[in-house]
Amino acid sequence: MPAAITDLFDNASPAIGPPGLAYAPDIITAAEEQALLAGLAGIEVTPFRFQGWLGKRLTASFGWRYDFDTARFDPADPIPDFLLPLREKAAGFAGLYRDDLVQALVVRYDPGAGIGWHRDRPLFEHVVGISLEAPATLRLRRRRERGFDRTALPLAPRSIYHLSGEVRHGWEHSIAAMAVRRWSVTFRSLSEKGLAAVAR
Ligand SMILES: O=C(O)CCC(=O)C(=O)O
Ligand SMILES: [Fe+2]
Repeated sequence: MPAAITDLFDNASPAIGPPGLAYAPDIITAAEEQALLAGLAGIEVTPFRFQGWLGKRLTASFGWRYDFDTARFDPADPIPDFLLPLREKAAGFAGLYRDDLVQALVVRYDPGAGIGWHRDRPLFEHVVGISLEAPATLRLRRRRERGFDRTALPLAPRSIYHLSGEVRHGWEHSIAAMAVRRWSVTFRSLSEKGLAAVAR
């Protein structure tokens, strides 16, 4: 394990390992990564939109789409077949049923693109992310009375992380812009709120 991850989960310093954060390298092989990248190259990704702004990162939603421009939550195209084995692995890693992971978000970060501090929308519950092509750093912070608690998780290509519980609800995360292209595939389950929204 890289030192930073060992530190994050070092029992001697539990304060810096937010509960609910899990990580594993090499969830897929290099050959599987290449096959996924070939599949992703055939997907139409469009600039993330937020209240009239166009973000630098390019995204595609499957299963369900949350539109940040309109705050609407709508059905989207089904998760493509070539992503289903990856969803199976994500569910196994997170201890979920594969059918719980009803959304797949594909993100392409070209050089200079990142994602700012945020919590994922409350319509979602579990967040399981796989990194492809290049490494990145998942930064985490939690507001304190003064300032923030901070930590960071290096994300190797072909690795997986799971955000649940405290780290998912009580902490924000972000990814700094990088110099090289990275892809991520994030699978999410619905929260009680999300399940109620889709039942309407
Ligand atoms: O690229 C990633 O791994 C993180 C994406 C993310 O945080 C999000 O889309 O909410
Ligand atoms: Fe996120």
